[in-house]
Amino acid sequence: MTTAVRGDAWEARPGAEGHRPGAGGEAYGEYHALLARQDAMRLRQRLLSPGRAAAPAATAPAPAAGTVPGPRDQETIRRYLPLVTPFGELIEHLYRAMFEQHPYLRGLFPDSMEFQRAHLERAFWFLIENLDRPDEIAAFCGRLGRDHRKLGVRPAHFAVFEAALAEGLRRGAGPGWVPELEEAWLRMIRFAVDAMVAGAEGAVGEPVSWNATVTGHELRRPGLAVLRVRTAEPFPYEAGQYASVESPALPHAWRPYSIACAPRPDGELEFHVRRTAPGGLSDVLVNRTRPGDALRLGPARGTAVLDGDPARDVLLVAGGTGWATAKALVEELAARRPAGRTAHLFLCARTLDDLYDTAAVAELERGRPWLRVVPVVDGRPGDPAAGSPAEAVARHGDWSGHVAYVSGPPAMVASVVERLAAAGTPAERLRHDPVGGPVPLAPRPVPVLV
Ligand SMILES: NC(=O)C1=CN([C@@H]2O[C@H](COP(=O)(O)OP(=O)(O)OC[C@H]3O[C@@H](n4cnc5c(N)ncnc54)[C@H](O)[C@@H]3O)[C@@H](O)[C@H]2O)C=CC1
Repeated sequence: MTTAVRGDAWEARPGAEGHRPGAGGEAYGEYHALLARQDAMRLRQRLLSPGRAAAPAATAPAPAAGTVPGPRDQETIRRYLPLVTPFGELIEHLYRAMFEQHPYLRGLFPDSMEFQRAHLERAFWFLIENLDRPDEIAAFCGRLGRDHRKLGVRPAHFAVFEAALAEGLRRGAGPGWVPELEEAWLRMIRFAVDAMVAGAEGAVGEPVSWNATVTGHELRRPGLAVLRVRTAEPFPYEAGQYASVESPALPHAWRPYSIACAPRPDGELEFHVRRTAPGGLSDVLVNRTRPGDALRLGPARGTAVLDGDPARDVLLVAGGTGWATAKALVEELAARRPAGRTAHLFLCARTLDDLYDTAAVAELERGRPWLRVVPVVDGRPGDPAAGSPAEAVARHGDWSGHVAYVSGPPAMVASVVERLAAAGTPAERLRHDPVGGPVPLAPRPVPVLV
C-alpha cells in the first residue's frame, strides 16, 4: 500500500500506486520491520549517550575518532578509481543490489532512474573532491538530508544504501577489489550519511513539503510556461532561492526550479519552466498542467540571495529561464529601494523572440533609474549587443567591485563566472546556484543542484 512509505493523502491519489512496483504486503511488513529495528537502535544510542538526546542538532554531532574521512581516504579512493569509473556500472550494481534485497524501496524512486543515476554520480564526485574538507561535506549533506525528507527517506534507508554501495563496489571492481578500497568508500559515505541524518533531524520542526495549487498558467512560447502557485501553508524563502517541485502526474520526479518573484504578501509564487524533454516534469508543467492542479514543493534552497551589504553595486547576468532568479532579486532590490546602489542586468537569450518576459522587465525598469537592463542576443554579427553572455559582460566594463549573481544554463553560468573571476571579482562575491552537468576531477566541482 503506497501510504506505507510516505503516509499522506498525496500518495493515496488514484494512479499513484501503479508507480510502486513491489510495494505490496510482504514488502510492507519488511519495511516496517526495518524501520522498527532502526528506530530501536537509535533510541538505544540516545539512551546510552544522554548528551545527545537533547533537541536534534542542525549539524552532524562530532563523529567518533577514526570515522572522519580525510586526505588518506581521498588518496585511496582516487588510486582505485580506474576500477570503478565511469561510475555508471557501479551505480547500476548499487541500485540493483538495493532493489533486489529491498524491493519496496523501488517505490521511493521515479519510474525513470536516469536523473537519479546522474545525480548520484555527481554526488560521488563532489564527495571525493571534497574529502579533505569534511566541514564542507557536512554542510552540503546536512542541506541534502533536510531536502530528502520530502522523498520519504528515513535513516533506515541510508543503512540499506550503504550495504548496497559495498555490494556495488565489489561487483564493480571485480577481481581488483581490495578491503582498503571499500573501507575508504564506506568511511566517506557514512560521514555523508551522518550529516544527512543530522540535517533531516534538525528540520523536524518544518514541513516535509508544501501542498500547492496552480493559480495561473501562461504558455508564453511553445514549450515555455510561466506558472503561478499558492501553497496551503506559508512557504518560507528568500528572493534568489529555488525549490524542488513534484507533480502528481509524475510521482517522485522532483526537479528544482528558481522562484521567479520576491516573497509577496499574498504568498503567491511564480515559476518559469522550459520544456527540456518529452515525458519529464518540465513537459508535465508546460503542457499538462492547468490552474487548479495540485503540485508539491520541497523546502527553499540556495544561497544566491541578496547580501546585507547595501553599499555594493549589483551585477545580474541571466540566460533564458535563468531570468527567473534575476527577476526575484530585482524585485527584492526594488522593495529595499537601494540608496545609491545600482544594478546592471544582462538579460541573455538565443534570439530576440526568446525574451519571453519583456513586459515584466519594462515594468521593473519603469521609474527605477538605478536599474539598467542590457539585452544580449546570440549570433547577430556586427551588433554590439550580440555575442556570448561572458563576452558581452566583459565588454561592458569593470565589475570587480560589484556583487554578481549569475543564473541560466550551467555552461553559461560557468563561463560568466570564470570570466568575472579572471577579471578580478573575488569568489565570495560571485553568487550562483550549484551547477549540474558532468563533473571533472579538476578543477574542483561544485555541488549538485537537487
Ligand atoms: N538559478 C539558475 O541558475 C537557473 C538556471 N536555469 C537553467 O537555465 C537554463 C535555461 O535554459 P534556456 O532557457 O533553454 O536557455 P537558452 O538555451 O535559451 O540560453 C540562454 C542563454 O544562455 C546562453 N547559453 C546557452 N548555452 C550556452 C553555453 N553552452 N555556453 C555559454 N552560453 C550559453 C545562450 O547564449 C543564451 O544567451 C536551463 O538549463 C535551466 O535549468 C533556469 C532557472 C534558474
